[in-house]
Amino acid sequence: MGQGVGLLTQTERNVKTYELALIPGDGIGVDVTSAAMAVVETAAARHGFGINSQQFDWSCAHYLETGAMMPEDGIETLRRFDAILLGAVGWPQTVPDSVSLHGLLLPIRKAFTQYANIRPHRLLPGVQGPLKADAFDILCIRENTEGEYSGAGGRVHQGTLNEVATEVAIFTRAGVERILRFAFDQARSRRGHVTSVTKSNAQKHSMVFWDEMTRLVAQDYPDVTVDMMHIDAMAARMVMAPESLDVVVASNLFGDILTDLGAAIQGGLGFAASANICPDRSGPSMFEPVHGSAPDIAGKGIANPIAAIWSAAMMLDHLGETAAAQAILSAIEAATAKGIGTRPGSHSTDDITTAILAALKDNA
Ligand SMILES: NC(=O)c1ccc[n+]([C@@H]2O[C@H](COP(=O)([O-])OP(=O)(O)OC[C@H]3O[C@@H](n4cnc5c(N)ncnc54)[C@H](O)[C@@H]3O)[C@@H](O)[C@H]2O)c1
Ligand SMILES: O=C(O)[C@H](O)[C@@H](O)C(=O)O
Ligand SMILES: [K+]
Ligand SMILES: [Mn+2]
Repeated sequence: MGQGVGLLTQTERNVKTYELALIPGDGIGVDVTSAAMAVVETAAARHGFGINSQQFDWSCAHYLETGAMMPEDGIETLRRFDAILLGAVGWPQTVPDSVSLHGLLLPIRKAFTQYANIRPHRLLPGVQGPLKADAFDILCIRENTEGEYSGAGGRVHQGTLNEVATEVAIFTRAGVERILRFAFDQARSRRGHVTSVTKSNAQKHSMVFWDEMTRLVAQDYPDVTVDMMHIDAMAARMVMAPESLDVVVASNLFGDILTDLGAAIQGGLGFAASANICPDRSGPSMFEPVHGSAPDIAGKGIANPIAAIWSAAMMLDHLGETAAAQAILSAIEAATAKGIGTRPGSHSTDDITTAILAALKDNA
């Protein structure tokens, strides 16, 4: 009150402002989140909302300095944010991947019940995939909190000839039912078909249960068609007939593997976006590209930022900024339609980001 407008913060001017936790992580995670933030900030300015971001340097470098991927109260620190934007976690040269994944990424997904990992696979204009088929549009819904990633198990008699290691996949009724319902709900707003990925021929407990739950949940969605497919056949189908798929729902590990395959058929990991969604919004959701830290190209300035920028668009959509989200997607499409970023190494991270920013400014 009584101050010049120029001195007022966005909050004081009543601009809706989102609190964003930014975790660039390791390797190319740093480059692609910086690109995504530039795009988000431009979209925010043009669409009349604010982004108040706080950066956390939680990473493998942080582990080497402190002995932990994130501080003990890291989860509590993140809880107050509206969303989390993450790059990638992992630097196997210095920290074992099992340590980095279980020290940062997986605890966030689990603690905030981000049980639905949404991963779209389609070809952007101008991108030539490796397949003849180009008309596919797949939405993979990966279970993101339990299953093969539960972390249950152990090792005994380590280093002896009697050594035993177990990794117990945990499938709960609540966990399986909610991810299936989430997938069927998604299908309702798309082409009305769900493919449930199984392996109930070999996994006679967990996957037989998964199939039973699929049939049960399907009864509540008479308007959605469903088929069940074993993971091995599914891998082949994604290559041979991707256009036959709409929504694909899979357990944590099956979904992890299938979405790198999905990334491959859409032209590469540089195009594969993802959202770790907490559907009841009891905690923040997290947005990150499907890819990892890519040590082989880290520091070279050639990582494709499109997957991260698309993930940021999914974030704005989740926050209710649908026009800004759509504008970002259109800007990505305008850039790729001109051949920017469509082939590995054809353009630098900065070139691609600049082209998307320019398209965003043209269109908005
Ligand atoms: N969600 C995550 O944070 C996440 C995901 C996958 C892997 N990881 C971790 O990342 C590290 C490296 O894993 P990886 O090599 O198995 O998988 P990766 O996804 O990092 O890389 C696989 C291949 O894809 C290429 N690639 C990935 N993203 C790219 C991009 N944006 N532009 C151009 N090329 C790209 C890489 O150069 C590499 O050749 C490991 O520590 C792993 O645990 C983390
Ligand atoms: O979930 C995983 O396995 C890893 O974080 C990464 O491979 C991913 O797909 O997110
Ligand atoms: K990632
Ligand atoms: Mn993966």
